[in-house]
Amino acid sequence: MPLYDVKLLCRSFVQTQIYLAFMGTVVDAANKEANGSAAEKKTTVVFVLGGPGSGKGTQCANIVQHFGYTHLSAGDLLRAEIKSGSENGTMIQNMIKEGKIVPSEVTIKLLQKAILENGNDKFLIDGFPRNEENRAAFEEVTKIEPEFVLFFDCSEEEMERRLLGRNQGREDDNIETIRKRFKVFLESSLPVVQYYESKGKVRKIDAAKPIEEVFEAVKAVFNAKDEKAAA
Ligand SMILES: Nc1ncnc2c1ncn2[C@@H]1O[C@H](COP(=O)(O)OP(=O)(O)O)[C@@H](O)[C@H]1O
Ligand SMILES: Nc1ccn([C@@H]2O[C@H](COP(=O)(O)OP(=O)(O)O)[C@@H](O)[C@H]2O)c(=O)n1
Ligand SMILES: [Mg+2]
Repeated sequence: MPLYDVKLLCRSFVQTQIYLAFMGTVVDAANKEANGSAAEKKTTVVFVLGGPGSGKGTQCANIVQHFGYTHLSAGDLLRAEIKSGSENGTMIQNMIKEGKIVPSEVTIKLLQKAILENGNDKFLIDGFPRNEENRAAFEEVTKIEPEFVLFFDCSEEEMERRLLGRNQGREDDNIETIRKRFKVFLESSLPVVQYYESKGKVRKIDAAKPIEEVFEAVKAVFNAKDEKAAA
C-alpha cells in the first residue's frame, strides 16, 4: 500500500476514535439524565401520612382527580413487588404480615423508579415516610423535600372499624396485625409527623368525618397551595 494511503487510513482511524469518544460522552450524559436522581427532574412531592385506615388511599384518589397529581402508595408498590416474584418478595410479605416497616432501601428504590418512569412532575407519596429511617434516607437519596405533609388524624377506634371492613383481601387487615400496626404508627410514624410539624410543613385534617367532608378540608389545603403559587 502506498505511504499516502497508510497515512490517510491512520488519520481516518484517529478521527473515528475521536468521534466515538465524543459520542460516548453524549450517550453517557443522556443515560445519566435518564437514570438520574429524582431531584434532577423538578418534582413536587406531598407526603400523605396518617394511621392505618385513616383514609389516605381514599383521599389520594380524590386528589388525583381534582389536582392532577400522580398517586404513589408505598404499600401498593411493596405489594406489587411481592406479586412480581422479586427476590425481596418473601421478606416484604413477612414484614407486612407482622406490621413491620420494610428497610428503606427497598421502598425508596421502588418510589424512585416510579417517579422517574412517570411523566408527571407532582406526586402524592402515600404511607411514606413511616419512620425516621425512611425520612432521612429518602432525603439523602433523592434530595427531595416535601412541599407539605398532609396528615390524616383519626382515632384508633374508627381506624380499626374501617380496616376490619375494608374487604380488600389484605393479609394485614386482621385484628392481630392491626394492633401491631397501630403500635408501629405511634412509636415510629408519629415522630416523623412531629418532625415535619416543627418545620411548619404539616397540614392536619380531621379524618374521622365522612369521606366527602374530609375531602372538603383536603381541597382547601391544595387550593391554598395553588393560590400561594399564583400570588
Ligand atoms: N372518611 C371515611 N369514613 C368512613 N370510611 C372511610 C373513610 N375514608 C376511608 N374509608 C374506608 O376505610 C377503609 C380504609 O381506607 P383507606 O383509604 O384504604 O385508608 P388507608 O390508606 O389510610 O389505610 C376503606 O374501606 C375506605 O373505604
Ligand atoms: N413506607 C412503608 C409503607 C408501608 N410499609 C408496609 O406496608 C404495610 C401496609 O402499608 P399501607 O400504607 O398499604 O397500609 P395502610 O396504612 O394504607 O393501611 C405496612 O404496615 C408496612 O408493613 C412499609 O414497610 N413501609
Ligand atoms: Mg392505604
